Order: sequence, then structure tokens, then C-alpha cells
Amino acid sequence: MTAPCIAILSRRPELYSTRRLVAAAEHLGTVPLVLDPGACLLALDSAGSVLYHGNERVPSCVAAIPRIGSPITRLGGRLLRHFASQGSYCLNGAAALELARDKFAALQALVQAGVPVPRTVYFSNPQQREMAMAQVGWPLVSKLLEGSQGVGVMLAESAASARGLLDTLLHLQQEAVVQRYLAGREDLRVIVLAGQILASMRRRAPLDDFRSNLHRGGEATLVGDLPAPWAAIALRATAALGLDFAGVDLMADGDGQALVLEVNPVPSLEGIERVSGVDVADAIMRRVLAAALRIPHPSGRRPG
Ligand SMILES: Nc1ncnc2c1ncn2[C@@H]1O[C@H](COP(=O)(O)OP(=O)(O)OP(=O)(O)O)[C@@H](O)[C@H]1O
Repeated sequence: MTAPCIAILSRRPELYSTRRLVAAAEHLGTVPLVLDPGACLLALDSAGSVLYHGNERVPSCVAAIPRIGSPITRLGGRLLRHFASQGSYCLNGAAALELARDKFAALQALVQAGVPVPRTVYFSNPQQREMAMAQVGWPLVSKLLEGSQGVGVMLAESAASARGLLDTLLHLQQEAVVQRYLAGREDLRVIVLAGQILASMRRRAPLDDFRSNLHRGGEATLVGDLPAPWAAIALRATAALGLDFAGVDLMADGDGQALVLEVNPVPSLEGIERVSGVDVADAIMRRVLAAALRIPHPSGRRPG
């Protein structure tokens, strides 16, 4: 019997998370195929679709794991739809990935599911700038809808700086949201896999920034005991977006209650594995294999 292939959609095989997933896949006796989405060609007709990577036809894969950045979310979605049409299990399907990547649409889905989030305002008309600012108060955080790793997340401490910031964004026709600022300078990143909490860490912003992302110099420490209400909210948020795997970012409001800032559909494995000691890559691969082998394949056979 040939070993099953697992597609890992990643632009950069040298990245920590990609390397760890490749090693975990090999360890479990599967064949990882790292596919650069930028080198993929999809051909379809009424009979179905075929995927090429460079000049090579991609063989059937039992599963696909997206490790794609925000700027290529749509491309990643097309690839995931191809894999799903082939009967492959996708760790986060196309629709869930696209929803999670649109920050405001994701907040709308969270609110719909009863998940607490900070007060957030979306607007596009410059004449509503003062109204938007008044809705969230001071200081305020402004976010680009499709930023990541803290890029595009800005703090305005006065009305004057908020006006300048928002006028610039609207002038550049960048979609943005403003959000109530949560004091505390630290958040929790909770990793959820298949409806369970796998690991969590506390991230503290450096002294010269309010953002706690590790890429912005945030410092990560182990969370001893994740409070039960925080864990429940992380699980509910992940389910609300239809994700199987996610990094949920939570911050406390003034009363210490958890609010969901964001649900990241492609969280980095690097900080969380180092801080928690949990082998996240191995857990992902085991989950992927278990789920993939349960999907009945259209031909009656597992692809191999
Ligand atoms: N409303 C807020 N109040 C206070 N700090 C905030 C707020 N929103 C975001 N931050 C800080 O900025 C960081 C980045 O914000 P956010 O997670 O929304 O952006 P991102 O660029 O999508 O990050 P990621 O790469 O984690 O997805 C947060 O981890 C948090 O430290």
C-alpha cells in the first residue's frame, strides 16, 4: 500500500511551522507535499479539476493543510475548494478561512453566535468619521480589515491623531474598523484543534508598543490554568467560524471578562510550541489523518 500524501499549502518551506508539519507528517509515515500556492495551476472542465504545481501534476492527497498568509487568502480558498472536490479533508475549509480573514465579517459571525467581542465600528464614508470615533471613545484602535501580525493595527490616543489616521485610511480607500481600546497590554492566544483546547500562552506587549504580537516584540509566557469561561469562549469562537484549527486571541475587558479580538485560521506554531512544550504539529497531523481516513472517497477507495 502506498503512503498517503498530505498537501501543505505554504509559500515558504523554510518557515518553522511548515518545517514542523513536514517532519510530523513524515514521522507518521505519510508523504508531505509542500505546494507553493503561487506555483499552482488549476485546470477544470465539466469532468472535474486537475492541479499542477510547476509542471508536475499533483497526485491525490488525503488531506490539505493551509499555511497561507492573508494576502493570498482567495488563492488559498480556490486551492482548498479543489482539494475538497477531490475528497481530501481540509484542515479549515475555504469558506471558514475566507470568513476568518475578513476581520469585520468574522466579528459579525461571532456576535451572531453570542461570542463577546470589543465594541467595533465599520464605516467607509468620511462624513461619518466623528460618529465612528464617538461610538468607541478614547483611546481607540484602528485596524485594517486584512492586516496580520499586528501590521495595520494602530492606536490613536487623542481625537486629533485619530482624525489624521482615519482620514489617511479613507483617502487611501483602505477599509478599516475602529475598536474600543482594551487596557492591560496583554492577551491570551489559545490554540484550538478539533473542538478542544490544545495549548495556550500569554503575550505581553513590549514597553514601547501596545501590540503583543510576537512579531512586534511581544513576550510569551505559559498560561498555568486557562480560566474555564475563557476556554469556553475560545471554543465557541472557533466553532462559530467553522474552523477546525485556530489561534483565538482574547483580551480582558474592564471587568476582567474575556473578549475575542480575533480568530486566526493559520496561527504560527513557533511561539506556542516553544512556550507550552506541546507538540502542536504532531497533534495536527494525527487529527488530519484521523479525519481524512473517515471521509468516504467518491470512487469508494481512499486516494493514494
Ligand atoms: N482593541 C484593542 N485594544 C488593545 N489592544 C489591542 C486591541 N486590538 C488589538 N490589540 C493589540 O494588537 C495586537 C494585534 O491585533 P490583532 O490581533 O487584531 O491584529 P493582527 O494583525 O490580525 O494580529 P495576528 O497576526 O495575531 O492575527 C493584539 O494582539 C493586541 O495586543
